[in-house]
Amino acid sequence: MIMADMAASPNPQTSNEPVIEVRDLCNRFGDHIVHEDLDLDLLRGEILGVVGGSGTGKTVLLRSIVGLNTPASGHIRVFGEDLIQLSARARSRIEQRFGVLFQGGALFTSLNLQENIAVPLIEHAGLKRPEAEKLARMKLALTGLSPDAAVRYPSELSGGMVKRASLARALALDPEILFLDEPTAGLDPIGAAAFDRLIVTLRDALGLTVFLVTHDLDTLYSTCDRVAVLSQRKVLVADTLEKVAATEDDWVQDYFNGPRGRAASYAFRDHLEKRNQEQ
Ligand SMILES: Nc1ncnc2c1ncn2[C@@H]1O[C@H](COP(=O)(O)OP(=O)(O)OP(=O)(O)O)[C@@H](O)[C@H]1O
Repeated sequence: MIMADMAASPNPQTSNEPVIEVRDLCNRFGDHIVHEDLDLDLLRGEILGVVGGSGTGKTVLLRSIVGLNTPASGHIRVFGEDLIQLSARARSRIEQRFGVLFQGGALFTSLNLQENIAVPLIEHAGLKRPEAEKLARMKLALTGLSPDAAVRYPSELSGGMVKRASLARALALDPEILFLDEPTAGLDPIGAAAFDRLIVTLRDALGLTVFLVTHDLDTLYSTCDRVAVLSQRKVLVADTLEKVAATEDDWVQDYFNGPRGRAASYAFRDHLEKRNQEQ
C-alpha cells in the first residue's frame, strides 16, 4: 500500500471539537432521495475533503449546511446550535460566520474586484464604501492578487485570478468556517497547486476550518486532514486519507488506487520526501 508510510504531518490547529455536526440528514427532490440519515462532523481547524461519485450529493450537502437548501429532515448543529430549529435572524447571525466559494466564483460581472468584495462589507458589516473598499483591497492581497487587480472586472481576469478574487470575497467578513465547492475546477495544474497551497496557508494563518468539496486528488493529498466519502445517500467513511484509501469499497478503490489516485499519491510522497530533505 503506497499510502501507509506517507501521512502528512498532522495540523496542530485541528481539535476533536466539532464545529458542525450533521445528524440524520435527509434531502430529497421529489422521489429522488439524495441523503438519508447522513451523519458527518467537521472538526475545528481541519480541512475536510468531501468526495464521492457524481450526483452523490456533495453540493447539496454543502448547500444544506450553509442554508441554501432546506433538508427534508435531520439536524445541522453549528457551534452547538441547530440551524434548522433557529429563527431566520438567529440563523443569519450564524451564517455570517461562514465564507462560501461557489463553483464558478459567482462574482458580480458589472463590479470591479474591490467593489465585489466590498458588497458583503457594506451590506452585512455596515461599513461605508471607502472603508469597505480599503478592506477589500487587503482581502485581495491576502489571496495573492496584486494591487492593480482591485480595479479590474471579472471578465478581464484569468480563471485563477477569478478564483482568488472569489476567495477574497468569501473571506470578506472574517469567517470561521470556509466552504469551498470544487475550488480547483477549471484551473491548470500549476494554478491548481498554487490554489491548494493558498488554502492551507490561509487556514494556518487565519485559524479557519475548511469544508472542501472536490474531485481533485492532488487537492486531497496536499490539503486535507480528513476525507469524507459520500456513497449511497450516506457518508461511507470519514477519516485520514490512508484509512479512507484502505476502505473496501469499489468506488473508493477505483478512485484512490486507480491510475490517477496512484499518481497523486506518488507525487505527494515525492513532495513530502523533498520537504523532509530540505528541513
Ligand atoms: N434543486 C434541485 N432540484 C432537483 N434535483 C436536484 C437539485 N439539486 C440537486 N439535485 C440532484 O441531487 C443530486 C445530487 O446533486 P449534487 O449537485 O449535490 O451532486 P454532486 O455530488 O455535487 O455531483 P457532482 O460531483 O457531479 O458535482 C443530483 O442527482 C442532482 O440532480
